[in-house]
Amino acid sequence: MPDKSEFQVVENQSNLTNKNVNNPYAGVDSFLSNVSNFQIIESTLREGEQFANAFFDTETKIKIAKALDAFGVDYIELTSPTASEQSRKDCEAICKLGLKSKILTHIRCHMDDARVAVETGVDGVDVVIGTSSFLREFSHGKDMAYITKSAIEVIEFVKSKGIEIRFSSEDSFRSDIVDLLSIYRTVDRIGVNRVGVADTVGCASPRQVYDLVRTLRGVVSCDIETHFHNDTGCAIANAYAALEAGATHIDTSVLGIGERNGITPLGGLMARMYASDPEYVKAKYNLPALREIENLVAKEVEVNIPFNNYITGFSAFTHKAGIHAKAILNNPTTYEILKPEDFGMTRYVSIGHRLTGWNAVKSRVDQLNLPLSDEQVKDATQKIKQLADVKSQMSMDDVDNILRVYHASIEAGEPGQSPEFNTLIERAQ
Ligand SMILES: CC(=O)SCCNC(=O)CCNC(=O)[C@H](O)C(C)(C)COP(=O)(O)OP(=O)(O)OC[C@H]1O[C@@H](n2cnc3c(N)ncnc32)[C@H](O)[C@@H]1OP(=O)(O)O
Ligand SMILES: O=C(O)CCC(=O)C(=O)O
Ligand SMILES: [Zn+2]
Repeated sequence: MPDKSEFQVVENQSNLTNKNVNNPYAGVDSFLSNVSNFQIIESTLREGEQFANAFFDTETKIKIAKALDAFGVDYIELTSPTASEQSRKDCEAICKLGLKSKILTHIRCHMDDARVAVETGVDGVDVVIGTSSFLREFSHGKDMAYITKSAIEVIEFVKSKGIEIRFSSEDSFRSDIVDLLSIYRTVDRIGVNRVGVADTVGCASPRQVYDLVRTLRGVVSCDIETHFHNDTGCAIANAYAALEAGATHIDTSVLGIGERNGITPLGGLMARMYASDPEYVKAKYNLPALREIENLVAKEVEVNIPFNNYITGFSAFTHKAGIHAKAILNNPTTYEILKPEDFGMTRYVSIGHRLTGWNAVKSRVDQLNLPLSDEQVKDATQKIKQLADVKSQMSMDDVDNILRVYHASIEAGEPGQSPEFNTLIERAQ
């Protein structure tokens, strides 16, 4: 049996970019990083179909596949054609669409599945088998010698058909590291296109991900795909750590749908990667299309888009507190790392509430073309706060109404003294 010391870590210098060279904080690890050079394996039509509420008929699968293709994902992964007769037909139908994204299907590490998969017209086959003691004992019951033998057989068969092949270990983070590295090295040597690391149960932390992928990067020369479940909320951070450690491909699904509470969401990954390298992400993916894809999938699986969803949640670009509003109105970068316009979204500065400030109110006064001095705007702001203290939901109309009444009180020579203020407050109480 090999031990860990056999797997010497070899530095991969191929990602040496000007960015790294010019970055005084870039260490050796920065040269491994693929945060500005990664591919997405979009699995809404495989992992996503494993979401509790998912039932995709053929027409819906085609709609989703076309939308993902138009968004620019590199790969679309489909449910195993052995799952059912209709799954096989749907896989064939999607392969015939002629999309730019490569089409993959996902199968068990078994020749029966592989024979069916290669006949569907897919560009690649993703093979998986559990390597943790839990899955070896309670799922398929096979030992590492058997797993290795069947992996070699399936990989060589798929390769012989001229189709891309990936080998993945399910439950990688609860597997023995020596078992893992041994099998990855074996499949790399026989020419697998990618190896996959999967946090099937969502137990991994970003540091564990970094360590495993970094070690693996020194052991195999093929691409490294990673798959993260979100049981403990680490799915996006883990994907990022994997790329920093030299992974090349990330699995996603729209809104993160999948088994249990799902995997790395496409939108959340886009937000994270945009924050690191906006130009790369904007050039590669059609970001304004994200909202429509999410709406499509949300409707099909009958869920609402969460209020705090990355990028498209209803409050994602809303600024409220007076201190924030002032700075945002001066320069949006003060409190925004993502530019809403790059995602086809709009910024909203909320004014009608008790946390407002005179700078935010002044911006509305200017829009309404009301000739008020700064002192008068400050006074009008106090009226807004007075009303907000008794009225929990103030609309922009309410704000405008106060500003107009205030302006009229100035014209009448009694700034802020109009009886109409009392009426507004009484009505709200
Ligand atoms: C972590 C993941 O998400 S992996 C992907 C999960 N995807 C799916 O399960 C796709 C949908 N699944 C299905 O339609 C069915 O489970 C099928 C068609 C794959 C298999 O159905 P069945 O033959 O009825 O078997 P069942 O689902 O009860 O059990 C799984 C079988 O596969 C075996 N198995 C499980 N994982 C693997 C694997 N990775 N490689 C090879 N064999 C495996 C099990 O030992 C079991 O075999 P058995 O029939 O000898 O007991
Ligand atoms: O094939 C893979 O890499 C991942 C399979 C899967 O969905 C998982 O392990 O959670
Ligand atoms: Zn999964």
